[in-house]
Parts: sequence; C-alpha cells; structure tokens
Amino acid sequence: MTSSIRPLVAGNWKMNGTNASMPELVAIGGAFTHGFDVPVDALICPPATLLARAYDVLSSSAVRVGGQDCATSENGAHTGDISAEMLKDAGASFVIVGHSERRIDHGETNEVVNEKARAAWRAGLVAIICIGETQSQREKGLTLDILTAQIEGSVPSGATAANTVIAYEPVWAIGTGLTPTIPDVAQAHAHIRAELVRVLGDGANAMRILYGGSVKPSNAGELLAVANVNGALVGGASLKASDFLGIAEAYRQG
Ligand SMILES: O=C(CO)COP(=O)(O)O
Repeated sequence: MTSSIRPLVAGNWKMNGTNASMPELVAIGGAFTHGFDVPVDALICPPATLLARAYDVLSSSAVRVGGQDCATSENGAHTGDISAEMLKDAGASFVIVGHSERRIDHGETNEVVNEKARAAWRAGLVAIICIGETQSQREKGLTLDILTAQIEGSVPSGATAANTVIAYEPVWAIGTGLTPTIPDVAQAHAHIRAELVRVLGDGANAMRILYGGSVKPSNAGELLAVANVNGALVGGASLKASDFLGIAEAYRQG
C-alpha cells in the first residue's frame, strides 16, 4: 500500500438499519475519535431515514456520512425522491450513484448515472460512481469493455479526484461471498485507471478507485493491497462496527 492516494473505506448500508443500529455508528465514530490511528478516510452511507441521526452521531468524529442515491433535480414534484441538496442539508458529504442495485432495480442507465453525478456536484457532494460487470458479461469476456462503456457513459467530464470516487463492484461479487482473483482485481483496476486518465486526463491518476463486493476483515488485507485499489465500498460487513473497523485495519502501518 505505497500509493500516495489516501484510502477511503466506505460502508453502504443499503436498505438496512433502524434506530436500533445507532450503537454501531457510535462505536465506529468512537473508534475514530479515540485512538484508531489508521491513515484512512471513513464514510458510512446509511438509509436516508437515518442520515441526519448518523450525522449527529458522527459529525464530531472523522467519519463522514453519505447518501446511497440522489435525484437529478434539486426539488419539486417527484414523490419519494431525495435530492442531492437534501442529502447535503442532512449532513452528507458524499453520495453513491449508479450502484448496480439501482441500475438493475430502477433501470438506471449510464446517462441517468451521469446526470446524478452532476447533481451531486451541484450540491457540493462527492459522487461515488459505481461500475462493474455482471456474471454473464464476465463469462463472455466482456468485463473490460463494459468498464470502458460505463466510464465513458457514467463519468461526466469535469470529474476530478476531489469531486469523484469510482467504485468497481463486480455485480456477481456483491453479497455472494465471491470475489475476483487478485490478478483479476489488479487487471480491472489498472484498466479503470487507464481509461479514467484517457477520458479525463492526468488528474485522474489521483482519483480514488474503490473495490466493492464481499469485502470482509479476512480478505481486506489482500484485496486492498492491490495496485490501484484505493479503498473499499463495503455492504454487509459495514453493518457491524467490528467488521467495518476490521476492514479499515488493513491500512494500519508498521
Ligand atoms: O454492493 C456493495 C457495496 O456497495 C457490496 O456489498 P457486499 O459487501 O455485501 O458484497
């Protein structure tokens, strides 16, 4: 882990978490406030119902909070939607856009994801743009082509290391306990880096590229040590403070 990019370990709680989950956030915030001296940035993206409470609990710690999705417009007649500005108002600094569950469950295209990333920037949020191939795309040997198409389509021009994070999440690795081989992770992340630089310019060398999909404390060490892996986007294992902190421990030095 010699990269000069400061890593980000981000938790995506998905449609999980109630008021009963708050002690986990208290534990994560407490650890980062009291002696968890690991050089890593930490982020939790709880469901929108808990965002303001999560911010209250974590704002005095180094742990940031974020949304899991945002609308494209700022406000108006869009029942059930939440704008990036509303997330910002509730305390968010980041928002995940284009997660494969949004792409699949809600038919979000690269064009929609691109617009959501720009909505995030409009509100002053960092966009975490998710990309990744399905099982059948991988079996057909299309992984790198899919990643290129998703980068070209989902990542707006104007993306910088300051306003954007990329998360590579192979769809088949999400929630399955399966992970790509280490050479496959290295190949995908090197490809993503090269494509980001091709599309956005040299500044993209400083952009964080997270790996997501069945990350847990027991595999974080080897996954997060891969070149061009600048952190993790963690689902299931982020729901428990001990697992989330166990993953961040992969960056402990010395
Ligand atoms: O989708 C993910 C994070 O956004 C990964 O989920 P899991 O860590 O549960 O596989």
